[in-house]
Amino acid sequence: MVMAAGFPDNRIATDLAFSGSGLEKTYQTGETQVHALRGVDLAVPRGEMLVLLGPSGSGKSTLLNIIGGLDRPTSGKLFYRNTELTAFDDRELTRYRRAEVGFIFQFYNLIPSLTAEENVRLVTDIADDPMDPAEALALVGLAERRGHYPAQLSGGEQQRVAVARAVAKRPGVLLCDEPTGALDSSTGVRVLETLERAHNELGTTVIIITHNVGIAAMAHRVMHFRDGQIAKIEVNEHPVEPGKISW
Ligand SMILES: Nc1ncnc2c1ncn2[C@@H]1O[C@H](COP(=O)(O)OP(=O)(O)OP(=O)(O)O)[C@@H](O)[C@H]1O
Repeated sequence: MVMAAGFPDNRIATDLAFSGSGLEKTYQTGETQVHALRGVDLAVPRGEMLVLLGPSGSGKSTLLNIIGGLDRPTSGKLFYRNTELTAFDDRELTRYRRAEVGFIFQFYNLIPSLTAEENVRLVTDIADDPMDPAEALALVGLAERRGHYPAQLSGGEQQRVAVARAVAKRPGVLLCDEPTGALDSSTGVRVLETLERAHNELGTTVIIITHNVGIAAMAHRVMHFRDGQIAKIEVNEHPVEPGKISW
């Protein structure tokens, strides 16, 4: 059984999306060493909505990248469900990423020469059990805009296409690094609503990095990072709907 500080109840390890212990990440650049993670233990229940908060440079993106199989820790162990990610070779890590992880970044990274639907189809064409791209776009409220190119869509709409692209393969986990960082409050709320909808309808575990304390209100739990460590974990007994958040 894996337990960790702040773990909300007594669910057993098989109900965990992620469990990690002693995660450290050291970047060596020339003579300089940066300790981005300094011994992180974590347990993330399946289906949780988790927010990571903390000052710039505190290690949030480093952890998210390790969770998403984009990077490896210098030491420590990380499990996805019952499988040890830190024992994977590069091919296994790529397979894990393709099958299980949807990424959403601050900038939408859509391909400008493809329509919204074609952008989503890029992912569904190589997924095992994908949604129809039109269904994924309907989930984010953009069914009618599926033939539009990114330049014909607002920033918030483009981010919703990015959410559709991320959820269309029915990933086990959605990892979001500043998903509303480039958006104003009301547009950002619509993006958060689409994330919550994907979370509710697909049961996806969602981890969101943000600098925006207001967004933490929609999470089940909030992990506060400081100097490469989890400084504090808050449990939200009553997460609020994104529509009630503003900044
Ligand atoms: N590839 C890299 N090479 C060297 N140092 C790095 C690298 N990536 C991150 N770092 C350093 O590791 C530390 C943690 O960075 P990280 O991006 O995880 O922080 P963060 O909390 O996500 O910050 P932000 O909120 O600004 O995105 C920082 O000091 C950063 O400069």
